[in-house]
Amino acid sequence: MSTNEKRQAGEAAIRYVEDGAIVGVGTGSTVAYFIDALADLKDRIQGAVSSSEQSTAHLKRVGIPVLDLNATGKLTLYVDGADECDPHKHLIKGGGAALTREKVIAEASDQFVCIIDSSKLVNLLGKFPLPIEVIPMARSLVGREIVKRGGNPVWRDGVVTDNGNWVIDVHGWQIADPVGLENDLNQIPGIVTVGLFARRPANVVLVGDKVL
Ligand SMILES: O=C(CO)[C@H](O)[C@H](O)COP(=O)(O)O
Repeated sequence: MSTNEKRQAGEAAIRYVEDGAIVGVGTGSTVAYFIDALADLKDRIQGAVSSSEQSTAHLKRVGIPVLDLNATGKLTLYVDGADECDPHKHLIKGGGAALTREKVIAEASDQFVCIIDSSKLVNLLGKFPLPIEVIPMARSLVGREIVKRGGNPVWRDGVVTDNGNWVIDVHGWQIADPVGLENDLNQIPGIVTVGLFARRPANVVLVGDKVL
């Protein structure tokens, strides 16, 4: 993990911000560098749509207006980090438990710029345990469905998402078909969000200040 590359990526993403934009903002330590850099442009943008209470607090602290996605409609740009990124720009996200709002904003945005350090690059997704947000009553049901598919589900005990739900981290999967797995898991009742961003991958990946 390189803090320097995270900072470089967060600052490099500023190039994608256009005057007058409403910017979708993700969550995490890399995004924190982006928010700090965005603060310098705050008079040139309309505001941000935030993916978590954590990012909302940071945005407000630096004086960037936080807007409601229902009011803004479609966004031109979403900037967020990731836990893993494969050569097709498919991602694992949700290490910070913000995956649901992150996926909603990614889906609502024309361009998803993903900011990472080089430790996040992999050939095959799955070494980082796959986060899945579930409604609390479905935790055991979803766990059994994951075991049927060869995964080892571990409840992130004590973590409650911004949406009042729980997170299961799935260990032991080597994800050769991310789109297929995402579609399959999306059919299981009680799953709110799968932390695979494959149906809607990133458009641009910044590894430090390098464009992938
Ligand atoms: O998906 C996320 C939060 O839910 C983050 O983007 C991911 O965990 C990466 O975080 P960081 O930039 O701190 O390494």
